Amino acid sequence: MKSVLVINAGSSSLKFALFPIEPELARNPALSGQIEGIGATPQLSAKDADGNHYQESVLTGGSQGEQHKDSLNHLFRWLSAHNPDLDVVAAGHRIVHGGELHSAPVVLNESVLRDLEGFIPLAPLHQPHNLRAVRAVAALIPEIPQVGCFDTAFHRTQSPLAQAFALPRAISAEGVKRYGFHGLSYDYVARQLPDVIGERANGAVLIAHLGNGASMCALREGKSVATTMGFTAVEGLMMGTRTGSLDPGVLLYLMEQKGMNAKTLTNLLYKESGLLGVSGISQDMRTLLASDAREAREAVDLFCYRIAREIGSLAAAAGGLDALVFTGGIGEHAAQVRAQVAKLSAWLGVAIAPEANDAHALRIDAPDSRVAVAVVPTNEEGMIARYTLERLAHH
Ligand SMILES: Nc1ncnc2c1ncn2[C@@H]1O[C@H](COP(=O)(O)OP(=O)(O)O)[C@@H](O)[C@H]1O
Ligand SMILES: CC(=O)OP(=O)(O)O
Ligand SMILES: [Mg+2]
Repeated sequence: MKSVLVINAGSSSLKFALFPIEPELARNPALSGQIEGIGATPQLSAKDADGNHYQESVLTGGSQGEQHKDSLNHLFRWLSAHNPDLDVVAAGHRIVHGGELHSAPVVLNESVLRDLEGFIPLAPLHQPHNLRAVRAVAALIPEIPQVGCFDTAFHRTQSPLAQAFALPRAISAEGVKRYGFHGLSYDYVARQLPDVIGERANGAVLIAHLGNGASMCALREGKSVATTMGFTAVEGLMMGTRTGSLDPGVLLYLMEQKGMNAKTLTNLLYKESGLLGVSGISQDMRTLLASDAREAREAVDLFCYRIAREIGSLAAAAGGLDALVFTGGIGEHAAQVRAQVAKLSAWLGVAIAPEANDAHALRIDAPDSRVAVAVVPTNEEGMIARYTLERLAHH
């Protein structure tokens, strides 16, 4: 079975999906899953197209780096054991940061990889793991082509104004600008929208990608015009463990008065804040919604408030608001978060139908809502498979 292997490698997880490509690229993967807990006790879980579920431990030891390598080895052994006639003809990777140059997927070779390693400091939670997976696949199956698909590429349609910081020109000229992320998700969702909201898909649309990382994108005619994430994936919305936008003066205060250095601040901004930091309980929205603790409530309230504030800002960037679309783990499943955000956005003409919202229906706007409101499940892996084949067809 000729297939494309899609890999989305995170700091402690390795998500994968296998898409058959004959007679044409399959809509759904034949097999998908993840190895979670890399760095501690990695576990593989997967499901196939027939609905069978698999779960097993990954035997590994050593450093986090070695565990990543062992996990990928394990995955390949497991894949060939489950599909004896498996024929992986290409690998497509999610690569979070593509910098200024990459506005489209790229065939990965040594010089491209070295170039992309330069962005590791800009996406410390993602980029090193993304690239490590590319090298590991190259070592295991050197004969297959690999394609990198960037989270930043979708936003390269934005005006220079939307990408600029108010910094001295010399610093901006070095590439210190707003890149934006979650582009694979926005691209996938934007392509579904005409079927869901009709011609409003060409108007002023806001997509809220609310997962572990969270951002929002304003689109016009299906193209990105503004987004909440900036130079790095820490700007904008409050996230699972990331602060989102923060007065830069807080960083200066922590450095000068508390003696924090770059490493401590990186941990604080990326790993100890957000839902986890504010609640002191968990980064997991499910846990917080199920909790009676006041701190859990406050974390969810701040999460929703920040989204509503950014909706106002992005509506200004888009010049209006015709549709609001939720996606990502939280956006797709947390009816309470959608309801809270909608309530705070009533002034913009947003009103949702509670029954449709509770049922996670595709359209959740109330009959009298001026704004179309939709829930569209994202599919970053499917988007990567498609990009990979398209890129290789023109190689
Ligand atoms: N049924 C649910 N109700 C509320 N939140 C959910 C539900 N399912 C998943 N989530 C939340 O979605 C988030 C993870 O989103 P996801 O898009 O899967 O993350 P990632 O960025 O790792 O791909 C977590 O906060 C999780 O709690
Ligand atoms: C860019 C980013 O934040 O990605 P994720 O949501 O996977 O953490
Ligand atoms: Mg995600």
